[in-house]
This record gives sequence, C-alpha cells and structure tokens, in this order.
Amino acid sequence: MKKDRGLLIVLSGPSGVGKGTVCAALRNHDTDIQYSVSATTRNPREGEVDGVNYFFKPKEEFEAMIKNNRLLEWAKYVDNYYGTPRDYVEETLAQGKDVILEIEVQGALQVRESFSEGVFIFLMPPSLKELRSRLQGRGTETKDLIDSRMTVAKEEIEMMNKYDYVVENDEVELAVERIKSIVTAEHCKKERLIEKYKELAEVE
Ligand SMILES: Nc1ncnc2c1ncn2[C@@H]1O[C@H](COP(=O)(O)OP(=O)(O)OP(=O)(O)O)[C@@H](O)[C@H]1O
Ligand SMILES: Nc1nc2c(ncn2[C@@H]2O[C@H](COP(=O)(O)O)[C@@H](O)[C@H]2O)c(=O)[nH]1
Repeated sequence: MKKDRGLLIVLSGPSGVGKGTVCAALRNHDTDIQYSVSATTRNPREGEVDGVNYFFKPKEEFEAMIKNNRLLEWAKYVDNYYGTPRDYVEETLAQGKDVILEIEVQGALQVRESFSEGVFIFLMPPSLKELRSRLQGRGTETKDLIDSRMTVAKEEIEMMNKYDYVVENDEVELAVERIKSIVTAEHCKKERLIEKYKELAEVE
C-alpha cells in the first residue's frame, strides 16, 4: 500500500516566545515528529552545536545554498540569514513522517506557497512584557539586539491571522498538549483520509 505523506508543521512566533523550548519538550513526548535543522549565518551561542541546533554557515555558503535552490525557504532576520534545507524536509515527508519547522514569519509565508496542505501554528506569548522578560532571562542577546527582536516581534504578531492556529505558550506543557491536539486533528482531516478509505466506500 502507498505510504501517506507526512504532515508539514510550521511553528512560528516571536523570538523568545519559547518555540525551541516547546519543541524540546515535544521531543520528550512519544510523537514520532521529526525536527528540521535550519541553516544560519549567525554565530553559535554558547552550547549550540553545528548540525544539531543549526548548520552554521558563512554568508557566501548560505548565498550559494539560495542560488542552488537548496533551501525550501529563507529570510533575513535582524542582520542574519536563516533557511530550511529542502532535501531533508522533502525526503522525510515522502517517508510518511511528520516534520516540524521552527521558523520566523517571512519564511513561513514562503512555505505556505509550496505546501498549502501544511499546518501553520503561531505561538503567542502571554504578553509583550513577558516576551521581553523571557528574552532577557535567556541572556543570549545584548540589550540593543533584544530591542531589535522586540520590534520585529510586534510586526510578527500582526501577521498571526495568516496562520491556521494560535497557541499561547503560558506554560510549556500546556502549549505542548495544544500542539499535539492540533497535529492529531490534522491527521484526521477528511482531505488526508478520503483517498486511503476510498475502497471501503465502494459497494460490494
Ligand atoms: N512557558 C514558558 N514560561 C516561562 N519561560 C519560558 C516558557 N517558554 C520558554 N521560556 C523561556 O523563554 C526563553 C526563550 O525561549 P526559547 O529560546 O525557547 O524561545 P524561541 O522562541 O525559540 O526563541 P528564538 O526564536 O530566538 O530562537 C528561554 O529562557 C526559555 O526557558
Ligand atoms: N525563516 C526562517 N527562520 C528561522 C529559521 N530557523 C530559525 N528561524 C527563526 O529565526 C529567528 C531567530 O532565531 P535565533 O535562533 O537567532 O534566536 C527565530 O524567529 C527563529 O524561529 C529558518 O530556517 N528559516
């Protein structure tokens, strides 16, 4: 029997809302979701590992990836490039496995053009004050960079109506449960199942 394609899940939300934290918690649940590793030109943070957190690339190499169509989407975000390697996503979906992309809004809108059947989730902070406090608490950016990220955050929040679902990340485990429920519901959508059960509907 032909294997169904996996579901493409796009998780966006302002920097510091907790996308990485929620995805890390989701990995502790038995979901079989695969995680795409992005490429970026930004410098690694303390503890980040090349090939695990990101593929860290020099600008020229990233631009070559764009030119050679090796990215499913890419965007410039606060002075650095970020992008999703195409092959991993396409191969994993073709194997019937779900893939999650943790990306900002410009990239998500590009993905929407080629994967309209994907599920697009926007993670929301309880408030802007809490968002700033999470960014400050993470301690990975200077005050100026936090200000730049907060400016982009407000623009991104204005785009939440472009998404299929909005999930508040008030508590990590609650956000994880909400995302798991969305994924389960998407798997039960009739558009995904009509083809699979077509034969059962035929009269004997
Ligand atoms: N529900 C939550 N309550 C309190 N703190 C949280 C919550 N979720 C995440 N955090 C904290 O907020 C900070 C930012 O989280 P995280 O790095 O996961 O955000 P992000 O959205 O992935 O950011 P970026 O887009 O910059 O990669 C971290 O210090 C994390 O521990
Ligand atoms: N369009 C894309 N955005 C991405 C990708 N990988 C990460 N991101 C987003 O960039 C910002 C900043 O990330 P940080 O690690 O420097 O804090 C954040 O919103 C990420 O979600 C990608 O492949 N494409």
